[in-house]
Amino acid sequence: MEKKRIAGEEAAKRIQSGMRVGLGTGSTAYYTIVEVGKRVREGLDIVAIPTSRETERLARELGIPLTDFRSCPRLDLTIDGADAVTPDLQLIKGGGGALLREKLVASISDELIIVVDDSKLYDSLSGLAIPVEVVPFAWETTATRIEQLGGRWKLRERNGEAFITDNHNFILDTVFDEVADPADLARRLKLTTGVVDSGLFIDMAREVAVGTAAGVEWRKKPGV
Ligand SMILES: O=C[C@H](O)[C@H](O)[C@H](O)COP(=O)(O)O
Repeated sequence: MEKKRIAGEEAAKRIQSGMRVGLGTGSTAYYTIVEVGKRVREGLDIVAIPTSRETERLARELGIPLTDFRSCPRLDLTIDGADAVTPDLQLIKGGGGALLREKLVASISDELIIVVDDSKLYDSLSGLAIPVEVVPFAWETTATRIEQLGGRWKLRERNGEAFITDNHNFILDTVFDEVADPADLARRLKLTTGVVDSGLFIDMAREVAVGTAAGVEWRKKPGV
């Protein structure tokens, strides 16, 4: 938790008054949001869009002013967590099921900063769980199509029932043994009828704050 806390808090320092900010979801982004709430009470003047109902609840509790996509079609910065980060900053997200709103918010952000602890760093995405959000209608057919792409899958459950996302969809937790080209896999998943989106975030993050036992290390996208 300490590593997540230092990463989350360090990234929050990038937020300045006047910014329009995307607020991520999960146990690491939580620390960013709490820090933002503290700074708002001290006078930080921002508006924010949350990436999940859970984050929206937390932001409201903390008194962070919220806005919406119509009033605020672009954001300056989004800070969010991730389940896996490669050396070239390709990501897996959606461990908490928030991937679709997270991707929508990241897609309108000039900058996406990711906050993780060092357990999330991987050399490649091969063999890791990739959440895929699918519409409930004919989800078994969608799952078969994912198998045809080479993935194994498991329907995510909570308390013995299918897990339902904030957008009223299901999550298939998929595993592809060999992910040589994450961008290609993301494209193939996206083109699969029944798939809403995948937790593969390709070329979206520019910087990652990694919490380690020695402090926070910043990783930048190679060439940026
Ligand atoms: O759906 C959830 C999000 O993508 C989270 O940002 C991701 O799962 C990382 O969460 P945590 O910081 O709790 O490990």
